[in-house]
Amino acid sequence: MNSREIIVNVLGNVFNEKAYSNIVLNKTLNKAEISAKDKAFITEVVYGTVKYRYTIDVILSHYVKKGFKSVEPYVLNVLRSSIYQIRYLSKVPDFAVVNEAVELSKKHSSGKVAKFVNGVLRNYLRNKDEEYVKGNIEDILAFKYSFPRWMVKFFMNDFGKEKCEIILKGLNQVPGVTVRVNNIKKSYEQAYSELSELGYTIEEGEICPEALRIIKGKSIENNPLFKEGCITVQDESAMLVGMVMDLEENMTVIDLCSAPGGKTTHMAEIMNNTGKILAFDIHENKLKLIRDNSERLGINNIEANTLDASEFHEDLEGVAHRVLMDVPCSGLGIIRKKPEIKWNKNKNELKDLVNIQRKILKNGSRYLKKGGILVYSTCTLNKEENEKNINWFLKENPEFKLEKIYVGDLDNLIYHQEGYVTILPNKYMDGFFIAKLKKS
Ligand SMILES: C[S@@+](CC[C@H](N)C(=O)[O-])C[C@H]1O[C@@H](n2cnc3c(N)ncnc32)[C@H](O)[C@@H]1O
Repeated sequence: MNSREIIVNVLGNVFNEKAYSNIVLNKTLNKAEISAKDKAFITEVVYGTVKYRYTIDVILSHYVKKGFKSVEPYVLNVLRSSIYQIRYLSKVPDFAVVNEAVELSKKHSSGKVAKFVNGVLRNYLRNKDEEYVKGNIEDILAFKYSFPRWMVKFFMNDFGKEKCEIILKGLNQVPGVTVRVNNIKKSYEQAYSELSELGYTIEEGEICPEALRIIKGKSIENNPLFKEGCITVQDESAMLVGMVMDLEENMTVIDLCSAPGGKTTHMAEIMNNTGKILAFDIHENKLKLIRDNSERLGINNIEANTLDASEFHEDLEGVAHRVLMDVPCSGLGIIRKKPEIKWNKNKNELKDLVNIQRKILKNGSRYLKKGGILVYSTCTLNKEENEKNINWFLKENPEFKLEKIYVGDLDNLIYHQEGYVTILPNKYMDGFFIAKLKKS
């Protein structure tokens, strides 16, 4: 299979079978015997086509006169990935993109279909600069940043026009890589100089003292510092969660939704591998990831077990100094890394999540000792799942009070007067929400 065939097959999995792009890509590329350069090209075109699907489909609808249902799904994805390359990539000449698409359609389908593909792409090439969308601001932003209209409207309602555009732009950024230095195994300064010696271009993170940004360098998973457990790949927004928990050595901490363990292991590192972290997740198969990560990092204060956090577990009542609820959410803040979220979510699904998040809040809060701290976090930008859940909880539980979070000044941090923080997405940070509550 050549690169173009791989691209169209992966797109078929993502668009037609709702697969996650990162998982299918990793699986496919690990099996394929192709060069690193081809792997990079496939990755770029797959992520790009998923990300810009809305814009691409608006364009295609001008040239596929009989509607998308008249086109085989495989051929539709040939067209989508070709329009992506023509519109957003400069490295492949337009004529080569068209030729490849025609050949692929001929091989997969027929000469007639190949002729149709040729016609559509050449038509687009003649009209590349046409104004494809006129209309209201939501239509224009949806086309410009390639988001479904409902999502644009949704961000616009919650954040206003200016912030909505910042969010859309941020969610389209190619995510940079940030790692967290494991203080149990190595000092920050040591990790910094060793990574530099290994040829990585790095810089310090924005806020979190253990964060290091990889600007340039080889894949981090094969790096000796990673293998020895001195660093972990983690977004800086996620690192802020551990930072605001006011952790101390020898505490008992409950992490209710913990897999794959990014925040659990961070907390263990901050606690210097002392005390006890009871890490739970509803999915047994994901617990292995926490255990594997702990072993790599030299951590032995984490006990990982299965548990449904939406139910009350009497044996945990009042045992913890700290409770973390990094709840399952709609993930609108991590579209940079999972662009298919643009197409796989709908408004109703967002509502269903609120119910489970409230159950987790209500039950999980009972595991806290008096004077303890509860942190609630999501990687989404939906007020129903964030502020409104916290406000609901406070009304029902007057013994809890919000603590003000302050981690530093950055353009993308919105500190609400109530005390919680919303993080807007940009190149280095996912969209996130964190609230910190103290039990009196
Ligand atoms: C946002 S992820 C957690 C990420 C994790 N805290 C980290 O930093 O690596 C949410 C997790 O909640 C788990 N989950 C979903 N429903 C749950 C429930 N009812 N009880 C416990 N865990 C649940 C999911 O399996 C998923 O691993």
